[in-house]
Amino acid sequence: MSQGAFPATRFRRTRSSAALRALTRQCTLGVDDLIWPVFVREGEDISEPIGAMPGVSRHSIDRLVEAVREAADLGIPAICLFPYVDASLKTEDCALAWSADNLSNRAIRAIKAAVPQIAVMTDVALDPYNSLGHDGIVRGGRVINDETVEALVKMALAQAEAGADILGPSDMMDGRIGAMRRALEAGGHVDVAIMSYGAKYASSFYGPFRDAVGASGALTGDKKTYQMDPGNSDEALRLIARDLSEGADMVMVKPGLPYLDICRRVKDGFGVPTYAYQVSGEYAMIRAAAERGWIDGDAVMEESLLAFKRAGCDGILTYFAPQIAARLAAR
Ligand SMILES: NCc1[nH]cc(CCC(=O)O)c1CC(=O)O
Repeated sequence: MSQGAFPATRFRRTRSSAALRALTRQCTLGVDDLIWPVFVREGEDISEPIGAMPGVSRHSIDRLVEAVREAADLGIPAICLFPYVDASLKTEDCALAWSADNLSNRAIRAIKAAVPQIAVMTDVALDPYNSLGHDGIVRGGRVINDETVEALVKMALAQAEAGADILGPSDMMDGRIGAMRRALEAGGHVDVAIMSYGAKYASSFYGPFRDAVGASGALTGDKKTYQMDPGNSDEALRLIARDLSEGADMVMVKPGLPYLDICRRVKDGFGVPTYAYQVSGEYAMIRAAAERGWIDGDAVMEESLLAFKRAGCDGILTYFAPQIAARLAAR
């Protein structure tokens, strides 16, 4: 890269008007970049606000379908579904996770029937159904990998049968992508995509989410034996390489903003469809500071989302999806 000396080069020239700034802008954010995570609960005509996530609610299926319709009308291409399961239904074997008629699978069917054009992504992990709060089956205080993978495969197939377009394994067990891909192929679900949560860190930014899905009460200990250590970077690339070789179509880095370096390494290293999850704690921080008047919430929202594009991401899972979509549409 060669750069003339001043005054041959004045960087302020290309910043001198909105038109020049627009022409020289490298990265932009668009509605096509958005995946909206949503929470579903039992009941009818219920939208229940989530304490630590202002502006986010758990909806009964009927209300959720309406919210998803509005998202589709804004042009949002995909949602990601998370169930809030009543504590009385959680068990140590997590069997509800692969029941064809569980809350999540009923919600998938209802959404695909009413708003077929929006892609429905799921979460494949046992935590909403586990009385012990972990993403896998626990025996003797340990999360058992291979038995969990068998359960996750059943769960993934039930979601595919309900009509899910993208499966999002967020459990971080070893070998689950290959096992799911084989089962999907054998079951005739050849077009169901897998977005692997390839690089998912054992993060403290998930706190508000665990409250939103009612998992905080149940969880004993932490998830450090399966989610990644925040000090690691090379391991993320090895995990992504492994998941791609097993049949992942898209990969995700999670959390988002504190891990932009990982997004960039993944995009540069593999050149595959790469996504980041701007998680609940990131959302809560922006909302909380905005509510106090300490930052301009809308401007920080947009800047934070653009950062993912600059870091190489093709899209972002964000609770801000409807808000940013409406803001972009109003331009
Ligand atoms: N399978 C669990 C799961 N799927 C998505 C999130 C976090 C999302 C967020 O914080 O917004 C988590 C929490 C966890 O791993 O404990």
